[in-house]
Amino acid sequence: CGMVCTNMGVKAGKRIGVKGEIAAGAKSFVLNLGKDQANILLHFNPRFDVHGDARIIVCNSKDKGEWGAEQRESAFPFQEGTNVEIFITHDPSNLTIALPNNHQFKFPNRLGLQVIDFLNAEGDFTIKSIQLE
Ligand SMILES: CCCO[C@@H]1O[C@H](CO)[C@@H](O[C@@H]2O[C@H](CO)[C@H](O)[C@H](OCc3cn(Cc4cccc(C#CCN)c4)nn3)[C@H]2O)[C@H](O)[C@H]1NC(C)=O
Repeated sequence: CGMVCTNMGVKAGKRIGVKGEIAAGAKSFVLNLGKDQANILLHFNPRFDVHGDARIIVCNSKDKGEWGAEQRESAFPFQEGTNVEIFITHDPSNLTIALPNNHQFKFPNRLGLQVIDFLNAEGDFTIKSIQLE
Protein backbone atom coordinates (compact mmCIF):
# COMPACT_ATOMS: atom_id res chain seq x y z
CA CYS A 1 0.00 0.00 0.00
CA GLY A 2 1.00 3.63 -0.34
CA MET A 3 2.34 6.24 2.08
CA VAL A 4 0.61 6.71 5.45
CA CYS A 5 0.88 9.95 7.46
CA THR A 6 -0.39 10.17 11.05
CA ASN A 7 -0.54 12.91 13.73
CA MET A 8 -0.71 15.62 11.05
CA GLY A 9 -2.72 17.98 13.33
CA VAL A 10 -4.38 19.90 10.44
CA LYS A 11 -7.01 22.18 11.99
CA ALA A 12 -10.04 23.77 10.33
CA GLY A 13 -9.10 26.61 7.98
CA LYS A 14 -5.81 24.97 7.06
CA ARG A 15 -4.98 23.53 3.63
CA ILE A 16 -3.20 20.31 2.70
CA GLY A 17 -1.37 20.19 -0.64
CA VAL A 18 -0.54 16.73 -2.01
CA LYS A 19 1.84 16.53 -4.97
CA GLY A 20 2.36 13.19 -6.65
CA GLU A 21 2.79 11.13 -9.77
CA ILE A 22 -0.06 9.26 -11.47
CA ALA A 23 1.32 6.01 -12.86
CA ALA A 24 1.34 5.36 -16.59
CA GLY A 25 -1.61 3.09 -17.37
CA ALA A 26 -3.29 4.14 -14.10
CA LYS A 27 -6.67 2.55 -13.42
CA SER A 28 -7.53 4.13 -10.08
CA PHE A 29 -5.99 5.86 -7.09
CA VAL A 30 -7.12 6.89 -3.64
CA LEU A 31 -6.30 9.61 -1.15
CA ASN A 32 -7.87 9.07 2.29
CA LEU A 33 -7.94 11.91 4.82
CA GLY A 34 -9.41 11.74 8.31
CA LYS A 35 -8.74 10.51 11.81
CA ASP A 36 -7.54 6.97 10.99
CA GLN A 37 -8.22 4.05 8.60
CA ALA A 38 -11.75 3.52 9.98
CA ASN A 39 -12.75 7.20 10.24
CA ILE A 40 -12.20 8.82 6.88
CA LEU A 41 -13.45 12.35 6.26
CA LEU A 42 -12.66 12.18 2.56
CA HIS A 43 -12.03 9.10 0.47
CA PHE A 44 -10.98 10.70 -2.84
CA ASN A 45 -10.94 8.13 -5.63
CA PRO A 46 -10.29 9.20 -9.23
CA ARG A 47 -11.19 6.22 -11.47
CA PHE A 48 -9.66 6.06 -14.92
CA ASP A 49 -11.30 2.72 -15.69
CA VAL A 50 -12.47 0.49 -12.86
CA HIS A 51 -15.72 -0.76 -11.28
CA GLY A 52 -17.42 0.25 -14.54
CA ASP A 53 -16.45 3.90 -13.95
CA ALA A 54 -14.43 5.70 -16.63
CA ARG A 55 -12.77 9.04 -15.82
CA ILE A 56 -14.94 9.79 -12.78
CA ILE A 57 -13.95 10.97 -9.32
CA VAL A 58 -15.78 9.00 -6.62
CA CYS A 59 -15.75 10.48 -3.12
CA ASN A 60 -17.07 8.98 0.07
CA SER A 61 -16.63 8.97 3.85
CA LYS A 62 -16.17 6.17 6.33
CA ASP A 63 -17.49 6.52 9.86
CA LYS A 64 -16.37 3.86 12.38
CA GLY A 65 -15.64 1.53 9.47
CA GLU A 66 -18.97 2.14 7.68
CA TRP A 67 -18.99 3.66 4.17
CA GLY A 68 -21.32 6.62 3.60
CA ALA A 69 -23.06 7.55 0.35
CA GLU A 70 -20.88 8.06 -2.73
CA GLN A 71 -20.60 11.47 -4.36
CA ARG A 72 -19.45 11.49 -8.00
CA GLU A 73 -17.74 14.45 -9.62
CA SER A 74 -17.79 14.94 -13.39
CA ALA A 75 -14.60 17.03 -13.59
CA PHE A 76 -11.65 14.75 -14.30
CA PRO A 77 -8.53 16.89 -14.92
CA PHE A 78 -6.12 13.95 -14.62
CA GLN A 79 -3.86 12.22 -17.13
CA GLU A 80 -2.14 8.87 -16.62
CA GLY A 81 1.63 9.19 -16.31
CA THR A 82 1.68 12.82 -15.15
CA ASN A 83 2.45 14.79 -11.98
CA VAL A 84 -0.48 16.44 -10.24
CA GLU A 85 -1.14 18.63 -7.19
CA ILE A 86 -4.39 18.41 -5.23
CA PHE A 87 -5.34 20.82 -2.42
CA ILE A 88 -7.84 19.99 0.35
CA THR A 89 -8.99 22.84 2.58
CA HIS A 90 -10.31 21.64 5.92
CA ASP A 91 -13.49 23.21 7.33
CA PRO A 92 -15.90 22.13 10.09
CA SER A 93 -18.79 21.81 7.59
CA ASN A 94 -17.38 21.36 4.05
CA LEU A 95 -14.05 20.35 2.64
CA THR A 96 -12.99 22.15 -0.54
CA ILE A 97 -11.00 20.05 -3.00
CA ALA A 98 -9.03 22.05 -5.58
CA LEU A 99 -7.93 20.14 -8.70
CA PRO A 100 -5.80 21.08 -11.73
CA ASN A 101 -7.27 23.43 -14.39
CA ASN A 102 -9.06 25.45 -11.66
CA HIS A 103 -11.63 22.71 -11.04
CA GLN A 104 -12.86 22.56 -7.48
CA PHE A 105 -15.69 20.96 -5.56
CA LYS A 106 -16.94 20.60 -1.99
CA PHE A 107 -17.52 17.48 0.07
CA PRO A 108 -19.47 17.58 3.35
CA ASN A 109 -17.58 17.06 6.61
CA ARG A 110 -19.91 14.20 7.57
CA LEU A 111 -17.85 13.20 10.59
CA GLY A 112 -17.65 16.77 11.91
CA LEU A 113 -13.93 16.17 12.34
CA GLN A 114 -12.06 19.21 13.74
CA VAL A 115 -8.53 17.91 13.10
CA ILE A 116 -7.22 15.88 10.14
CA ASP A 117 -4.52 13.64 11.55
CA PHE A 118 -4.43 10.85 8.96
CA LEU A 119 -3.62 10.71 5.27
CA ASN A 120 -2.85 7.74 3.07
CA ALA A 121 -2.57 6.97 -0.62
CA GLU A 122 -3.54 3.75 -2.41
CA GLY A 123 -3.31 2.56 -6.00
CA ASP A 124 -1.71 4.15 -9.02
CA PHE A 125 -0.35 7.29 -7.33
CA THR A 126 3.01 8.02 -5.67
CA ILE A 127 3.09 10.94 -3.23
CA LYS A 128 6.10 13.21 -3.83
CA SER A 129 5.36 15.99 -1.34
CA ILE A 130 2.82 17.04 1.26
CA GLN A 131 2.42 20.70 2.20
CA LEU A 132 0.55 21.80 5.34
CA GLU A 133 -0.31 25.50 5.32
C1 LIG B 1 -23.50 -0.96 -8.86
C2 LIG B 1 -23.52 -1.87 -7.65
C3 LIG B 1 -22.14 -2.00 -7.03
O1 LIG B 1 -21.75 -0.64 -6.64
C4 LIG B 1 -20.35 -0.53 -6.60
O2 LIG B 1 -19.90 -1.16 -5.37
C5 LIG B 1 -18.47 -1.10 -5.26
C6 LIG B 1 -18.05 -1.91 -4.02
O3 LIG B 1 -18.63 -1.35 -2.87
C7 LIG B 1 -18.05 0.39 -5.12
O4 LIG B 1 -16.62 0.47 -5.05
C8 LIG B 1 -16.11 0.84 -3.78
O5 LIG B 1 -16.38 2.24 -3.57
C9 LIG B 1 -15.83 2.71 -2.32
C10 LIG B 1 -16.23 4.17 -2.16
O6 LIG B 1 -17.64 4.26 -2.04
C11 LIG B 1 -14.30 2.60 -2.35
O7 LIG B 1 -13.76 3.36 -3.43
C12 LIG B 1 -13.96 1.11 -2.54
O8 LIG B 1 -12.54 0.94 -2.63
C13 LIG B 1 -11.91 0.92 -1.32
C14 LIG B 1 -10.45 0.91 -1.53
C15 LIG B 1 -9.70 0.02 -2.27
N1 LIG B 1 -8.43 0.42 -2.11
C16 LIG B 1 -7.23 -0.19 -2.68
C17 LIG B 1 -6.94 0.37 -4.05
C18 LIG B 1 -7.61 1.51 -4.49
C19 LIG B 1 -7.32 1.99 -5.80
C20 LIG B 1 -6.41 1.35 -6.61
C21 LIG B 1 -5.77 0.22 -6.11
C22 LIG B 1 -4.85 -0.42 -6.92
C23 LIG B 1 -4.05 -0.96 -7.62
C24 LIG B 1 -3.08 -1.57 -8.50
N2 LIG B 1 -3.07 -0.94 -9.79
C25 LIG B 1 -6.03 -0.26 -4.85
N3 LIG B 1 -8.36 1.48 -1.35
N4 LIG B 1 -9.60 1.80 -0.98
C26 LIG B 1 -14.60 0.60 -3.83
O9 LIG B 1 -14.38 -0.83 -3.90
C27 LIG B 1 -18.50 1.13 -6.39
O10 LIG B 1 -18.17 2.52 -6.29
C28 LIG B 1 -20.01 0.98 -6.54
N5 LIG B 1 -20.45 1.61 -7.80
C29 LIG B 1 -21.58 2.34 -7.84
C30 LIG B 1 -21.94 2.91 -9.19
O11 LIG B 1 -22.26 2.54 -6.84
